[in-house]
Amino acid sequence: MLCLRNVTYRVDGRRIIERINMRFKEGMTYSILGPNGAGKSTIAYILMGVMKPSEGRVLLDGDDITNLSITERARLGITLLWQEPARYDGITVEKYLTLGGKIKVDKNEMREILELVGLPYELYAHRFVDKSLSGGERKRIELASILMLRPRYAILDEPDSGLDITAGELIENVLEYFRRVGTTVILITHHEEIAAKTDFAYFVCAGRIIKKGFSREIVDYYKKTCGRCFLTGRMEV
Ligand SMILES: Nc1ncnc2c1ncn2[C@@H]1O[C@H](COP(=O)(O)OP(=O)(O)OP(=O)(O)O)[C@@H](O)[C@H]1O
Repeated sequence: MLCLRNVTYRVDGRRIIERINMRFKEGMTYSILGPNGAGKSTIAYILMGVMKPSEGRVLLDGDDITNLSITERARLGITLLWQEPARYDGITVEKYLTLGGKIKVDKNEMREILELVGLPYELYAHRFVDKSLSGGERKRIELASILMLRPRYAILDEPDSGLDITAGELIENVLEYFRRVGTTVILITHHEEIAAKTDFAYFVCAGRIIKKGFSREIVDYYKKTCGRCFLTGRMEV
């Protein structure tokens, strides 16, 4: 189980997130839902080791991993889909999808995963992961690379951003695949219809957890309250 325990993150004395406690159980799918500026990406970066908390700890199976680097956490099976996908000039999609370090790559698996993210193998496997790909295509390739890894934990920071009208269906397929292989998903979003697809949700606003529970319940609550807490942290339902 991956946990945040009493995590606070400050910048120049300002609290970006405050005393956050979260638990992500094996094989479950979670969303962290909240408006712009709520602190969602900060939570994702602290889980991944991109940022170190000012206070509090990150625990994996009870072990303190707060001071482990991104690389060390990746070795333990924690991965992050960045909000903005990277580009790697000179590497084909096929090569890129094998960079995760698997000894044996199953071509059929790669084909299935590319199809799952909406990119037919024949059309994309030999394309270069450079600026010739659109933003949406690069995002889909990033998702494919995480699916190929079958990590223990997949932190997906706004996986639907930059995607077209098929985003909802794509996220559903990605979640279904991760459920099948036992990956725990932590999905960051400000779209309630995307959050509704996970099992559980945390509603975060102004750096605090407002409510946690089954996604559908949290989404209903979010719809009633969203917008009223932005920046102020005050909730009036
Ligand atoms: N280094 C920093 N210096 C100053 N403010 C920061 C810094 N990092 C984050 N913040 C502020 O902290 C708040 C939370 O940022 P964060 O990116 O975690 O929000 P978010 O919920 O992911 O937002 P979005 O949905 O817009 O991506 C924002 O108000 C942001 O401006």
